[in-house]
Amino acid sequence: MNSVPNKQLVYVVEDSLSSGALYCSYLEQAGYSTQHFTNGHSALLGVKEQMPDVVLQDVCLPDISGLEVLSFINRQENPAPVVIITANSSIDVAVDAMRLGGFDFIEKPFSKDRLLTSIASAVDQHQADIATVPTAVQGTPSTSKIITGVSEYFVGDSLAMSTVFRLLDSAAKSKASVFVTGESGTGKEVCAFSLHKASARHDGPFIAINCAAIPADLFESEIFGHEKGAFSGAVSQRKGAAEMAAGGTLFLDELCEMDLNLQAKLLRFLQTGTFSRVGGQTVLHSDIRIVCATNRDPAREVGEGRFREDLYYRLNVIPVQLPPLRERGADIMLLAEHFLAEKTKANDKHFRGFTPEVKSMIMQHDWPGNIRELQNVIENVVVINDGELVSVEMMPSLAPVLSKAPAKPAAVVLSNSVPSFGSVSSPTGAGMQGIRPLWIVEKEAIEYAIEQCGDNIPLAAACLGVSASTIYRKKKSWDSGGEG
Ligand SMILES: Nc1ncnc2c1ncn2[C@@H]1O[C@H](COP(=O)(O)OP(=O)(O)OP(=O)(O)O)[C@@H](O)[C@H]1O
Repeated sequence: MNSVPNKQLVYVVEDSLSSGALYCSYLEQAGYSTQHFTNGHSALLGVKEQMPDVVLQDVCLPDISGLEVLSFINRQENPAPVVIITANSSIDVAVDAMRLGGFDFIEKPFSKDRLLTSIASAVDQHQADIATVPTAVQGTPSTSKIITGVSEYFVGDSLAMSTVFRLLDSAAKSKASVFVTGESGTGKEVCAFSLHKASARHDGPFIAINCAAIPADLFESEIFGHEKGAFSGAVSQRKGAAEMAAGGTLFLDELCEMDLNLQAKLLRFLQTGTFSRVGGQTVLHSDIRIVCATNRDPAREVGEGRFREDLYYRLNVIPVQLPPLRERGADIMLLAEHFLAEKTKANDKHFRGFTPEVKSMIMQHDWPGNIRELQNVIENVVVINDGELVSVEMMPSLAPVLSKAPAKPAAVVLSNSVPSFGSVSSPTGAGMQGIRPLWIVEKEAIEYAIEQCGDNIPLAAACLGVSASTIYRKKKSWDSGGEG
C-alpha cells in the first residue's frame, strides 16, 4: 500500500494487473494513496481492515460478483462510495449496481480525467456523509452543514410521499441519474431541487432546462454552449447548462421533447463526461448529476421511436414516480394550508384557515392540474378576498367534481393502476364480503411492486419500505405454499 497520512485512500478492485496498475498511477499522480486488489475476496478483507475513502471497482471479478462486494461495503459503518467500472456490454449490471447504492459508473475505455472527476466527487460525497454522522458517533464536533433528507423541502406527509422520500433520500447519497415521472404539476421540479439540496452537491449550482421551451436549433448551444461566431447571433462565447452545472445538478425537464440528434450528443456526454461548445474544438469536462423529468410515459416514447433506448437506460437508473395530488390523501389539505399561509403573508392578508365546507370541497375535487392548480386556486382566493376563514363564496368554481376514484392503497404508488384492495371476492373463499386475508393483500402489493420495478427486487423493497431479504423470504414461502 502507498498510504500517506491525510491523503485520500482509494481501493482499486480490478483483476487485470495492467489496468489496475494504470488506474493506480493516474490516482497517485493526482495525490491519492491507492491499494490494488485483484479479486473480490481480498477486497472484502481490505475493507474489513480499513475502510478507504473511495472504492473503484470493476463489476466483473474472477471470484465473486462486483455487486456482492458493493453490498458488503454498504453494510459496513461509514461505507465508502463505490465507483463501478463497466464494459459497454455490462451497462445493465452497472445500472443494477447504482440501484444497490453504487456512487457512479464509468464505462471502459475511459480517460484519466473522467476517472479523476468521478473519484473527486466520490471523495466529496464521503466527506459529506461523514459530516452527517451524529457527533457522538464521530467523536469530534463537525462544523460541516448537516445534510437533511429531501422531505425538508417538500410539503407532504402521506404514505405515498414517504415512499418517494425514501427513494430520493437513498438516491441523494449517490451520483446516479434520477428519472422523475408524474402528471403535470405534481412537483417534479421541486423533487429534483430537493434531491440536489439533500446531496453532497447542495452548495453547487442547480441548473434547470425545460426541453420543451427551447427551439430545436438553439438546443445544442443551450446545453453545451457556443463559441463566438459559431452561428449568426453568436456574438460572444457562451457557456451552456452542462458547463454551468459543474459540481452541481442539471435538471432536464420535459426530456422526451428533446430532438433525437441531441439525444445522441447527450448520451455521448454521459458516457465520457466530455463535450465541446458549438463551433469549438476544445474538449471540456463537467462533473454533473443529471435529474430528468417527463409527464409522458418514457418507456412508451422509446417504443414509439421518439426517445433513444440507450439514453433511457442510462438515465433511468433511479426511477421516481410522483403520485397525482388526488392520490395523496391528507396531503391535499396540508398543501392547501401551506399555500394559504404563504399567500396570506405575501399579500398582507389575515386568513387563518378554511371553513369545513371549503375543506370538504377541496378534498372532493380531483385536481387534474395537481399541486399547481391547488396553488393557483388558493392564490386567487387570497388576492381577491380577505377575512379569517376562506368560505365557499370566496372559492372559484372548481371544475365539475369527477366521481372520486375509490381510495387506493398508498403502500405502492408507482402507477395509477394499483390493484384494488377492496375487492369483494376472497380468493380463499373465506371470510365476509370485501375482507381478504392480510397475507394475500400483502402478496398482491409485493407482486405489484416487483412488476412495476421491472423485476428489480431491491428497488421494489425500497419502494415498499422493507428490506430485500424480507421479500426474498416471503417469495420463498409463497412458492412452497406458505403464507409468507
Ligand atoms: N411538495 C410541494 N410542496 C410545496 N409546493 C410544491 C410541492 N410540489 C410542487 N409544489 C409547487 O407546485 C408547483 C408545480 O410544481 P413543479 O413545477 O415542480 O411541477 P412539475 O411536475 O415539474 O410540473 P410540469 O410537469 O408542468 O413541469 C410549483 O409552484 C411548486 O412550487
